Amino acid sequence: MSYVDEVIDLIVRENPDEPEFHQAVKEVLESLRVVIEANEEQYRKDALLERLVNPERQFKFRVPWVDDSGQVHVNTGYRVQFNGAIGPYKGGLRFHPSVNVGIIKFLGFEQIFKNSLTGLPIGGGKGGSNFDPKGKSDREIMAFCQSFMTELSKYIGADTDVPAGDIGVGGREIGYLFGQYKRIKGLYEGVLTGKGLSFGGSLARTEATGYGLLYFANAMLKANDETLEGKTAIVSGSGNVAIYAIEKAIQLGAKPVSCSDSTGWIYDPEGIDVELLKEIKEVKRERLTAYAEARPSAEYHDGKGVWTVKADLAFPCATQNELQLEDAKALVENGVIAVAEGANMPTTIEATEYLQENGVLFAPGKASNAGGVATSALEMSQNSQRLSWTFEEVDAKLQGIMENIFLNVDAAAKEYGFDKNYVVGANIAGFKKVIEAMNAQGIV
Ligand SMILES: NC(=O)C1=CN([C@@H]2O[C@H](COP(=O)(O)OP(=O)(O)OC[C@H]3O[C@@H](n4cnc5c(N)ncnc54)[C@H](OP(=O)(O)O)[C@@H]3O)[C@@H](O)[C@H]2O)C=CC1
Ligand SMILES: O=C(O)CCC(=O)C(=O)O
Repeated sequence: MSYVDEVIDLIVRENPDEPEFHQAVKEVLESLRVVIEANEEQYRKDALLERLVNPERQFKFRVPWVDDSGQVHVNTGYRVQFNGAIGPYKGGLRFHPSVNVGIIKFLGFEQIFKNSLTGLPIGGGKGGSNFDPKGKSDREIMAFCQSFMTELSKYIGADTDVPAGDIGVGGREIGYLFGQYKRIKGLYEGVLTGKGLSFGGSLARTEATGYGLLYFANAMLKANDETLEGKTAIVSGSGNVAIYAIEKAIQLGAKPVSCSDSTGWIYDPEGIDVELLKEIKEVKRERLTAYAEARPSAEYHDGKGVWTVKADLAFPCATQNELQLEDAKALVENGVIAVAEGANMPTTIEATEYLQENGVLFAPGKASNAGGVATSALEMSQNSQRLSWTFEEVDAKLQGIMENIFLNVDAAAKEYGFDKNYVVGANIAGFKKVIEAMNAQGIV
């Protein structure tokens, strides 16, 4: 049996209830076969892949908190410090009822390669809780965040592990988490990114993942003699990533016509009104039905359905495995030319393969959504320097980083004979830097 197959088997056997983690490991190792097979003897001897797929350490902890009626609740918190070969662990915190250790491990594993691709010194980690922020008052969110950080603060620090936001964790949560860290540790340091601008946050971090996605898509389209100009785009999600993907798509001349949340979706043939969407989602924290009520050109539909809308481009920006084989078939049928992932692993392996086999340009999230974490690393730099850069400076650096990621991914794909396969290119380019650092640091 090949080394790759052995390690995939091992991961499935040793972590039986973690399907998302299996999927992430399979996707990466399968596409690294060509590199691994060329070095199989040495990698086996060094147990390189076993070290790569096993987190350096992981924490699981109890998070008790009191709701507004005085009722005590207990949630579970996690932090997985996956790989610190190229820098302090870096990756977001997800608060969503679906969170379990397998989901945090898949996200932490993806983060290793994504962070490597940014070219910045950050290792891979991820954390979160099965806490559901929906419908909670600000006081309840604060109570939960303070309890979560009381435990998490034992394991993180500006030079060891620097969490940030992800699903269910935005500026409000990061503020409460930061306040509690400072109170417990007595340290005013860049221990979290995505902070508010009045306490060490970076301009453009809020916009960074969505903007970065469009910078990457633009570079990918240009390299294939295409452009964003005049293209219709379908976007899923209506959170941080989706909103700023829509905003940048409009700025670059495309017309996004959809967005979604966990209960339904919007089709707006006139193009999404991004200021209205921000008001509804970021300020009022309402459902998408409010968008359709305020916008005569928009249709609201219950359930899932954005991938059935005819468009040139598709940007999945909600959650894992939201774009499945039947969705990929609908996209191809409707003549989509490119899919770029804003979310982490939103496209199943079968759907990705179908899209690629049918000539659709496909940008994998670990490359195309790396702008968020890259800008987090820029926030860390500003915190260390005790400086704040302007929006234009950060945005220009973000654009440069995303274009550079595209060039590296494209070059790696070409070098190994997989021209235009950006999945293989991203995995190889991300992997090479991590293993070089791991090898240089001995057996650890
Ligand atoms: N924030 C960041 O900087 C980065 C985020 N990502 C990834 O991007 C994706 C979106 O994150 P972000 O925008 O920050 O999160 P938000 O919490 O801001 O928004 C998430 C969006 O996805 C929807 N959603 C979440 N879970 C589901 C589900 N199970 N089914 C359908 N819709 C769902 C939400 O709908 P509802 O409100 O109804 O729950 C919401 O519209 C995630 O995969 C995240 O890991 C990747 C890189 C960086
Ligand atoms: O900004 C960060 O540190 C993490 C962003 C994130 O969670 C991600 O890239 O998926």
